Amino acid sequence: MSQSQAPAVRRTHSRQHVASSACRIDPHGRFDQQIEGVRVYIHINKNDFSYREHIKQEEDDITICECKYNTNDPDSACGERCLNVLTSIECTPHYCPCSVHCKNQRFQKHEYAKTKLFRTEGRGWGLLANEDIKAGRFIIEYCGEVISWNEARERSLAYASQGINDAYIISLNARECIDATKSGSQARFINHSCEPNCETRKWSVLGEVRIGIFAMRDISIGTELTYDYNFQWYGGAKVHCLCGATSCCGFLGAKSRGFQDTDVWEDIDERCSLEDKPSLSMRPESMPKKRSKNNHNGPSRPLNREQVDAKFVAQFLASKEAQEEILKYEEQREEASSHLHLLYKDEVEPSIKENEIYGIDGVPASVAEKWIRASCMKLKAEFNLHSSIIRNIACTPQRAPDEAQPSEGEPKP
Ligand SMILES: C[S@@+](CC[C@H](N)C(=O)[O-])C[C@H]1O[C@@H](n2cnc3c(N)ncnc32)[C@H](O)[C@@H]1O
Repeated sequence: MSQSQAPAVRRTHSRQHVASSACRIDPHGRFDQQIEGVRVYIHINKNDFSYREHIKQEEDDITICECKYNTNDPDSACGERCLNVLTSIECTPHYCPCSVHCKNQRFQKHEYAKTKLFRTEGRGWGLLANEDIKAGRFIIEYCGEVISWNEARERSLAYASQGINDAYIISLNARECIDATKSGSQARFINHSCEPNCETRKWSVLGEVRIGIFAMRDISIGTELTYDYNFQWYGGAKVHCLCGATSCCGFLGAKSRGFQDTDVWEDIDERCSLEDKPSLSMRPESMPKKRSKNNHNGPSRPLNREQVDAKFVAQFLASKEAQEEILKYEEQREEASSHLHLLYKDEVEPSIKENEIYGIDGVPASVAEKWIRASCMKLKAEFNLHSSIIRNIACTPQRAPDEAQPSEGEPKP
């Protein structure tokens, strides 16, 4: 998940409620939150590291900002201009030059907005703002058990078989997830919306990455808090989204493949029902199901639904310049395409195999960046080719059908 990347959630099958409103303190000082009608969970306000030890931050790794506290300027103590704030790192107590005035320890000090649990219609429980919340404000930390991806995959199957209906697993980093199913903070109750008013952001706090829910805009008291689960959904298929937004995708995780199969890099713009496979894959080796009837001469080349046979089109144009322009863009598109293909084979696929993590979290950020850049180049080349074809078909004379055989040196149909 990137800075604002949404957490992944998984869904299992049936809902089970407990009818009690008591809280019970467990041996670790945590309490079982038993709100009437809410499945029992242990309420925690910092991540549970039972599966591995919390990172011990070395002194050399502590980043110290350059803020100086000025009584006349409250923002001077680690406000928006603080170097740590700008890089999403919380200041370390006793090291921050602003000492007790430091305002950049919101996760550590649990500086949450006031929120309230409420019963939604059809979406189980939800969380609402219990005060007016300004855009950008840190609302609450998404806390739970920090576990490996393999453990998360196993747990998600186990939860399904135990009839746990709601999905509370989110992606923390390339190796780990946060599971708030059995223990978590109230952030676990925030529902999905396709037009959310909140987003998740990752902050580095005392050496560990933590996930916070932040307001994307001003939120007035009484409004339900929501974020977009869609890019990483680790739940089951066919979960109808009831967010009610006009731009609703229809399903939770309509843009994600989650745990469901090993396909990665699907075109996330393709909105589809989870019952269908996305029809347009960004995996370079994925080939379209249909072959074009319009392949002539030379080896038959499978074409995407969106792919145009530029050489075939060019032969119908009477102008040599128009033909050359189209063929130049066609060459650039093929170069961009084969670059993307090689990048996948040489860097993306080996990273995924090595890390055994399917999805964007399986590759280092540098490879992901290369992939995005190469994908953009390919899209740009496709755009250039298509616009050249449209422009030339519209503006240059065309050959009569019986002249549509290119002469020597001209592209063959
Ligand atoms: C992280 S939990 C959110 C809290 C949950 N409503 C509860 O009662 O515990 C995620 C689950 O809430 C439900 N949910 C969240 N947003 C939804 C939406 N927009 N439409 C339908 N169900 C939703 C789904 O069952 C999903 O698995």
